[in-house]
Amino acid sequence: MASQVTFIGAGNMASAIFGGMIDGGYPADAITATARDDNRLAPLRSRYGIHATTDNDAAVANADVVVLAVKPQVMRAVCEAMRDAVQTRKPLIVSVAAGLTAETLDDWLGGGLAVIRCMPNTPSLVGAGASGLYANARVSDDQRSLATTLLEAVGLVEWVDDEALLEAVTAVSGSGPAYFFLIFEALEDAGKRLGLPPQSARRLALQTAFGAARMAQQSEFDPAQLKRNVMSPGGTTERAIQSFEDGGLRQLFENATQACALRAREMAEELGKKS
Ligand SMILES: NC(=O)C1=CN([C@@H]2O[C@H](COP(=O)(O)OP(=O)(O)OC[C@H]3O[C@@H](n4cnc5c(N)ncnc54)[C@H](O)[C@@H]3O)[C@@H](O)[C@H]2O)C=CC1
Ligand SMILES: O=C(O)[C@@H]1CCC=N1
Repeated sequence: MASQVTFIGAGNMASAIFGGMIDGGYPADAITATARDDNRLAPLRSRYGIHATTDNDAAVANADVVVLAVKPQVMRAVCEAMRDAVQTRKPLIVSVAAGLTAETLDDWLGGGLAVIRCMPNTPSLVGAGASGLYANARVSDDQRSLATTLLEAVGLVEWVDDEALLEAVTAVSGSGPAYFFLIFEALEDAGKRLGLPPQSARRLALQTAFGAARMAQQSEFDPAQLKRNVMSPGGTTERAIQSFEDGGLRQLFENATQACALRAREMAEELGKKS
């Protein structure tokens, strides 16, 4: 029988994950999602056929896995309110919240729990996500496999052994989609300034990004070699790449990812404070 999976919070991330699970054949009646407002839940019942309720305690009562998918800022109140229900059942806890450590979550939920921290990203919404996962010492091999199955329903899964590496995962893939969206914007704008109609500039920029990513995933060559393959000596690409290098693009990525990882650490400290 399929494990009973309860999502606390039914927003973008949760619906991407249970939507992907159902598309992949996971039985909808083994999935429950909760939200504060029943208006949000009615469409989930009709669209996905899952159980949906505003009662977090009831949703946890028969869960094998509880996926915490509310915003980090409300997580503490949500966890503390359902502590008794969680301690009665002791399900596997999977958190997708940015910046909250396994220890903090375990503490808010009463302690002694198997906790997996996951950093997914928004392309999970189209089945092309990338998630980094970390398990605390109480997580069994079977629970690891189950979490892998759940997250692979929406994309690629990478496990890390050191929880601190989730900050690096956040800086590369958690926040990473936004970096690429920024690049798409910039390339589209540049194309428009060179005279392309707006729709053409966007279509060309996006297809080029998609094609480059697909080619890099499928190729036997690394990205540096694929880049050199586009650069004819004395040609156009060489001039453009030189301009990026002169402008310090690599350093900008270094600075941005360091800032991102630092913010993840700050959030862990701010949100995880004992009071
Ligand atoms: N958006 C992103 O790119 C990423 C987000 N995350 C994490 O995913 C988590 C969720 O983010 P989103 O799905 O974007 O947020 P969202 O705002 O779309 O969803 C949050 C959901 O929590 C529900 N909620 C609030 N209080 C509740 C309560 N007391 N009981 C039950 N449900 C409650 C809301 O009704 C809403 O459906 C966050 O912790 C965030 O850090 C992680 C990786 C990437
Ligand atoms: O910006 C954030 O805090 C969240 C975590 C990763 C992506 N979005």
